[in-house]
Amino acid sequence: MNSEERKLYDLAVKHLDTAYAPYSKFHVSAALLTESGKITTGVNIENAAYGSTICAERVAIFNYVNQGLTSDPIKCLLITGNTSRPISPCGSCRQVMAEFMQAGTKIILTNAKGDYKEATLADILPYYFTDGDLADGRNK
Ligand SMILES: O=c1ccn([C@H]2C[C@H](O)[C@@H](CO)O2)c(=O)[nH]1
Ligand SMILES: [Zn+2]
Repeated sequence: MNSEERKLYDLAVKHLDTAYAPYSKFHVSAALLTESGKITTGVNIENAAYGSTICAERVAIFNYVNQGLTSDPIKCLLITGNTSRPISPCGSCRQVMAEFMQAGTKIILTNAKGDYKEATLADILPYYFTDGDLADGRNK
């Protein structure tokens, strides 16, 4: 990890306790860096109606959208949890990543004890569906 990625990591670990996860007791935290140096963060937020839960990764990405940053490309997304191996995002989050990131955008999977693995969006979600596919297959 370089120094700006290390900053994302420290921030994500710092925010792990903020996760609202009374049901799973599984805390996840994510931090996102834009090309111009802006950072957004997210933690998982659960609900008594379990299906209304949202993951940390999507909260960080939705914060990025909500702050009007979509013209400032995402450079890197880092995820952390109290797992023994670097945590890996769920399928729904991967598809949301595909909406707002490029194939080569860096994704750093980490855990709170400092293990990490670097990947790109294309590594973790090959053959992903995009708006281009939607335009291509739409009824004329
Ligand atoms: O990558 C992941 C995996 C799981 N979770 C959350 C969803 C739920 O609150 C809890 C257990 O699945 O962890 C995330 O936020 N990100
Ligand atoms: Zn997810």
